[in-house]
Amino acid sequence: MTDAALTFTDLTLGYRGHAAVHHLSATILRGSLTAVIGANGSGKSTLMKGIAGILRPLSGSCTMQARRLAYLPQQSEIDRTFPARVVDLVSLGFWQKTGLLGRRSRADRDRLEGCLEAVGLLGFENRALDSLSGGQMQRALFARTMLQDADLILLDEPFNAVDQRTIRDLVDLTRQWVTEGRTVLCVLHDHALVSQYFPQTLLLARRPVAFGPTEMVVTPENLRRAQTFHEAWDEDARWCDGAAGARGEDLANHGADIRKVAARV
Ligand SMILES: Nc1ncnc2c1ncn2[C@@H]1O[C@H](COP(=O)(O)OP(=O)(O)OP(=O)(O)O)[C@@H](O)[C@H]1O
Repeated sequence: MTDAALTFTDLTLGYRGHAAVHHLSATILRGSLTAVIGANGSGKSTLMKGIAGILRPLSGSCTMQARRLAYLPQQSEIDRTFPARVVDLVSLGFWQKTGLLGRRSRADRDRLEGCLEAVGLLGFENRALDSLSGGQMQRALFARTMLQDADLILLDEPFNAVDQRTIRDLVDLTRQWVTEGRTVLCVLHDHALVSQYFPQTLLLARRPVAFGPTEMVVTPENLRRAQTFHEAWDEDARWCDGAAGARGEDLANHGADIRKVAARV
């Protein structure tokens, strides 16, 4: 399928043999904006790590048709005590193009400045990372993501602990990336934000509960189902063992639903 940016085929991801995301089959189209939602521990970050290639599938596959990928992890996974400045962090966005020690041309420096300006951080170049507020740090991470010029962008809870104005600015920037033809997957918890700005949504509860147009996914019934499945999950169960058997029929049925909806979006 030529317009696919990502294809999940019966993808199962996890840690030390325990699945955290089960049997995901879906197609993410090029130039789409997808929210990934679900309760704490439902597998959202695990899926991002699987797409980014940090985690290898336990089974199934994740095929990426994108040329270049940018991954913005949760802030909690970023060490801000490292003695670096804003410009050092943002310049990491050049890494795929020129390597860490590559020479920066005048055009590169202009691009870096343009990215800082786009996130409202011009003048912050020499500020130490540990002196930034949470919102400023998030803006810096968006500038780095922008500099990467990726066609597939993964954002893991980018709006956590960020004020309304910054959320609006960063959502606008994200939507701009989509109008440029980039594909964005964004993990978030704020369902109102999802309904307002994200055309399609993947709802996870370790297994996929629903995927498709947001108004069909973010419904009280689906959210209730996601909660029930999530709470019922046995943390220590091995993946796809007998304990999961009772849920096998549901998994298969929902997989079919997902493929049907995916074909429409
Ligand atoms: N490195 C790891 N080793 C073992 N188990 C892990 C690891 N990382 C995550 N898990 C487990 O995998 C499951 C899914 O975690 P994940 O971080 O993907 O959830 P999440 O939906 O992103 O949650 P949150 O909303 O809290 O960020 C959880 O049960 C978690 O404890």
